[in-house]
Amino acid sequence: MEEKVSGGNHVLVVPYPSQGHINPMLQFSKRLCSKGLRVTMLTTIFISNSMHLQSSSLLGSVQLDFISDGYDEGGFAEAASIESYLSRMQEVGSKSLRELINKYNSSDKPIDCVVYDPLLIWVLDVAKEFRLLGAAFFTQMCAVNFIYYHVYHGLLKVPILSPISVPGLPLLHPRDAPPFVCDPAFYPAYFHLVINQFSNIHKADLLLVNSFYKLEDQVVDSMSKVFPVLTIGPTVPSFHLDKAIPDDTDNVLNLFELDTSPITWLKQKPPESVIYISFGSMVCFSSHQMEEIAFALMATGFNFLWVIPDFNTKNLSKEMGKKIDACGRGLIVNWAPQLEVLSNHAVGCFFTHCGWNSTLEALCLGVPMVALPQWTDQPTDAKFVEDVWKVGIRLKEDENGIVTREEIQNSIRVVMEKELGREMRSNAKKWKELAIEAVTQGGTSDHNINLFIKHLKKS
Ligand SMILES: O=c1ccn([C@@H]2O[C@H](COP(=O)(O)OP(=O)(O)O[C@H]3O[C@H](CO)[C@@H](O)[C@H](O)[C@H]3O)[C@@H](O)[C@H]2O)c(=O)[nH]1
Repeated sequence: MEEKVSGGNHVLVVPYPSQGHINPMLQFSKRLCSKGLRVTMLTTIFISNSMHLQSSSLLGSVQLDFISDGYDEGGFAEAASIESYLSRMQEVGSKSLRELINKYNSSDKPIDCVVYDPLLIWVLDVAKEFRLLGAAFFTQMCAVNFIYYHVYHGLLKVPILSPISVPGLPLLHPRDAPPFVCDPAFYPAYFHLVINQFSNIHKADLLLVNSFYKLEDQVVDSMSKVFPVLTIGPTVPSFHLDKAIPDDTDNVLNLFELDTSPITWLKQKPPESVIYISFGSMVCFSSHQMEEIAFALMATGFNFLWVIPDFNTKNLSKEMGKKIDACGRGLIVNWAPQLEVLSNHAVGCFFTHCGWNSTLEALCLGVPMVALPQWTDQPTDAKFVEDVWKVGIRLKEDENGIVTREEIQNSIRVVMEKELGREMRSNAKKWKELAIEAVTQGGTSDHNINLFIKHLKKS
């Protein structure tokens, strides 16, 4: 029997307000609730209004509450630049967070601990003003965090222009490293954001990472010597892993309007016959790249389900949309229930940007990948997908920076049809088993979540 904590400590969870950051912290929150903690997760007023959420809302057993980040009307789209977005969010967010903690502290549910996304370093500063326990929650893989750690401490010089060697990681060529450290001058605000995560980390009581030990054992072992982290992932809903959390089927927060028609569409397709294509909630491709992707998908002869969110539809020409319609094998939607799609037996391959959540979801659902990473952590995730976990192929750009239709088509064929693809699928299934083992009672991630709770009970 799972041992539950008594006494009901109250944990406040503060994610960075975007799709890829909110959900992993929501799934972690559900695990904490299942172990007897009270958890309130914060989102912004903009997100709550656009999703019609209420502060009395529960996602599973996780309570929601909201603060202003200074962009209540339009969110990130309202900001003039990423620099002004981040600085106003810090100014307004700190004030609103203080008010919210005061509200809970004068109720019968005072806050004991704040779990925060280290992209929001100011959250830890506020938590410490209240003398609360603070735990950083990294939403990207250990390897990427360790690269940023090295840069912050001057152990890696930027810009990274030649292969780098970081303890526990394979040799990384610049194309495998996060672009923020290869070209900081091109991404000044993002470079500052990811490196600065470490500026006050010494004040954090615990460091949690959305990964699991066996997935990154060598990195975790190397990191532990200088920067001890607790791997608590993968934060894929328990329904798809150990099934330990009751009523866990429908607790993903979608910041885009969900279209469930793909599930009916997939039902009519034979096993492993469909390519699923999604590049997450941020990546935008040029019209030229979209055209190469579209031609490649049609040329493979396979069925395909392609997620093109509103912000990228303008880059698929009307003419191309008609061609896809006419071929009769493609379905394009604005936003799909990705976990349900990946767990459908009809899906044979995931053509992905290798955002960390998508990568983990593919690993946890045993689906091999074709990777087209664009920025942030994605190139490093793709390096591990191809060379360390051997569950996919990373596409190569031509001399003009375009991934051609031939390159895409050939790689999809390898994954869908060839012996190498079968090996990747069977490797992916192995990682799925190890992911389940990690979160199941007594597994490494479960153990680390229990350590977090013990720490909380002691404080
Ligand atoms: O139609 C869709 C498409 C995506 N998703 C979900 O959206 C999330 C996407 O997350 P991720 O794959 O991590 O991509 P991004 O949204 O791009 O996430 C940002 O945040 C991540 C966590 O820090 C980083 O790893 C990424 O590189 C960064 O772009 C996943 O949970 C998907 O299941 C859906 O539910 N339906």
